[in-house]
Amino acid sequence: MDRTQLGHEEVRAVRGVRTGVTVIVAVHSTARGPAIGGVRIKPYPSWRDGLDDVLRLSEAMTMKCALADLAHGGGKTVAVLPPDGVDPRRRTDLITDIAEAIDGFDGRYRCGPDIGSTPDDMSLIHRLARGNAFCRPEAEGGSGNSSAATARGVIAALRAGLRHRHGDDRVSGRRIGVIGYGHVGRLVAGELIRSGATVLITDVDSRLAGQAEAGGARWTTADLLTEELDVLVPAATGGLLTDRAARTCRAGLIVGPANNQLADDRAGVVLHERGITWVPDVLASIGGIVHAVSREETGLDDTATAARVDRIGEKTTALLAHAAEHRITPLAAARRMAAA
Ligand SMILES: NC(=O)c1ccc[n+]([C@@H]2O[C@H](COP(=O)([O-])OP(=O)(O)OC[C@H]3O[C@@H](n4cnc5c(N)ncnc54)[C@H](O)[C@@H]3O)[C@@H](O)[C@H]2O)c1
Repeated sequence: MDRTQLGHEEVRAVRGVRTGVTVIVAVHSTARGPAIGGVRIKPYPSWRDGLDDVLRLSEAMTMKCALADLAHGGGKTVAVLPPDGVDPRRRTDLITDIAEAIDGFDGRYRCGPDIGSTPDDMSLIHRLARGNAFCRPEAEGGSGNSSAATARGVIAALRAGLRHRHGDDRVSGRRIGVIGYGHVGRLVAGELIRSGATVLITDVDSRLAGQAEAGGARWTTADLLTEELDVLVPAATGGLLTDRAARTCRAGLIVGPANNQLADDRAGVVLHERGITWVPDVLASIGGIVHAVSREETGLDDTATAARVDRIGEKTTALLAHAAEHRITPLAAARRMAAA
């Protein structure tokens, strides 16, 4: 790629008139249809870090939409909070600043929730940005929180990954580590425990230990990246799989919802060379967007939507088979499938 050219169609950074918070909206592509992607609201060391994040995440959304067969491209919003955040009493002002930035795209970008934003925030943005927000609360006609669908998609991808490695998708008796006991991680862990797996959980928030153990998991402060596991589920933040982590990781299969898991492409090569199966996050994490678009745009009911989410399993099988056949990494296979 010509490194002097921006790979994105359009990127706008504005200072919110009410809060002074820098809001960056990146539209990576509208080639397949309007860009979609979540609103991430969190502190960053500087607005440049927020810019890096929004560029990476919106590009990944283009791949996600292509792999999900959606008539959409990738976009993303990042609100760059100061280290101590924004006074919760100013929440409406903050969301209004964000909504104005989104409205400026005249429908070429539609948002949804992400880290730091909720279905209630989408409700306000929907009102202020002419309907360009997914996942409002169900009581208002939206598809609500997408975490359950994301978790369902992760389970479908995880079972496909097990079939690829072992010839069957048996979860019972397997040792599985989950990094991040948040909205998605806890649902994935719960399903795995119900299916008979031994589930180890770690989270930077140690207050969650009691809940995790009450749910049947084993809480640990050990580094799950070096623990002997059948499956590792990254369900926290991105960039976890550095070159070093890829060299020391002792899981057979890595599959989870966290976005941008690989710190760089090289880490994916190292995992591949070491015989560790990594399911690209651009495929494993798409259950939520498939759910939102299927319910709100396509008008599918719950059953048809769930079936569409479950197809992530077949796509994972096809992707891993393609990578094995052509002796390429799963990331390279994902890029080929998204471009096809
Ligand atoms: N919620 C969705 O529908 C959805 C959809 C697609 C992708 N994702 C991605 O999946 C991941 C999890 O999403 P979520 O909605 O559950 O987020 P969340 O914020 O509810 O949970 C994340 C959890 O990870 C923990 N955590 C943060 N850094 C950690 C670290 N270094 N080590 C261990 N734990 C850490 C947090 O304390 C929190 O409990 C995120 O990367 C998100 O972008 C979520």
